[in-house]
Amino acid sequence: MSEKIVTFIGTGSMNGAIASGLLASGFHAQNVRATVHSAKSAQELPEKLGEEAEGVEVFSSEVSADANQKAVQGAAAVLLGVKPYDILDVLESLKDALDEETVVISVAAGVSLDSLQKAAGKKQPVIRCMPNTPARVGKGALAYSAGSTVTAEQRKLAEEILGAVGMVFQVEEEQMDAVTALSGSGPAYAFLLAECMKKAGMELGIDEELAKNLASTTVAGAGALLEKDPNPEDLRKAVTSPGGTTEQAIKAFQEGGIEELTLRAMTANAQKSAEMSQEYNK
Ligand SMILES: NC(=O)C1=CN([C@@H]2O[C@H](COP(=O)(O)OP(=O)(O)OC[C@H]3O[C@@H](n4cnc5c(N)ncnc54)[C@H](OP(=O)(O)O)[C@@H]3O)[C@@H](O)[C@H]2O)C=CC1
Ligand SMILES: O=C(O)[C@@H]1CCC=N1
Repeated sequence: MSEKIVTFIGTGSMNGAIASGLLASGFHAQNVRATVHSAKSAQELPEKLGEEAEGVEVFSSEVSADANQKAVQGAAAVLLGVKPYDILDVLESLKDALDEETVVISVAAGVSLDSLQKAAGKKQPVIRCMPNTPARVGKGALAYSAGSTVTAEQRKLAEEILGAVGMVFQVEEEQMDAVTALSGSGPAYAFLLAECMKKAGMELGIDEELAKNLASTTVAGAGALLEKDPNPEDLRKAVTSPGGTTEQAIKAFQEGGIEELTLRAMTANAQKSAEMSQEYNK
């Protein structure tokens, strides 16, 4: 895998996180190409990708109209990370530049395999993936569905690339809206909880810097425990002493409707993903 070329088309928050994670896992920078739109983003990208990025070839579609086409030439895999409303046009524009065997991996929310396949051409191997930004530190959750033309070898390559930045799960495409609501957007929910804990800590009299550090370290530490033992209920119970302090907070969360609220939030997310599928698919 390390000798193969991997190209990132649209290297912002998400594709940038995957590229950084891939480079940090030991993938050679000389085999990575990355495109962005603006000249400014192109200039800033190497620093954003981290210290292992030296040698990554960066292209800007603002500077050069055929930047994306050049960047995919000879690539074994191309990860498409532009916005959902742009992805089909960008993919169509790459059609003639892609090798027949190049595996195209879309990370866009709400864009179906069917639409991707039509934009890429019916024989092109195409994968729809829903990653998340912890990929940047090798701790992503990445779910994917493969199109019908993807061979076992191509799936293995895709799993190697995605597996370098986190845990990979193959899912039915019908599950993608729900997966987007759970793991795709999920890091934002954990960050929101950390934000709320910080603010509440300040209300309780802790100064801002300390509240920020305690909230962030606590959520990160809880994540590290979950990584060792993926049973949130057990871990919660281990903190909650009968008749103690945590019990009062958990009761307040539950009486406030945290379960229903979470379901409502994730349902709204999945519905938006389904609506995008109607809006952007061709
Ligand atoms: N953010 C997340 O947590 C997740 C995002 N996704 C999906 O990832 C995709 C990207 O989202 P996100 O990373 O947040 O968005 P960003 O805006 O951070 O990144 C988009 C990138 O695409 C570049 N770009 C735009 N047009 C072109 C073009 N024509 N050619 C080359 N590059 C181009 C932008 O360059 P420039 O900076 O110059 O504008 C930017 O680097 C979306 O489809 C989203 O659904 C999926 C899972 C999680
Ligand atoms: O908010 C979004 O639309 C993207 C998809 C999942 C996470 N971020």
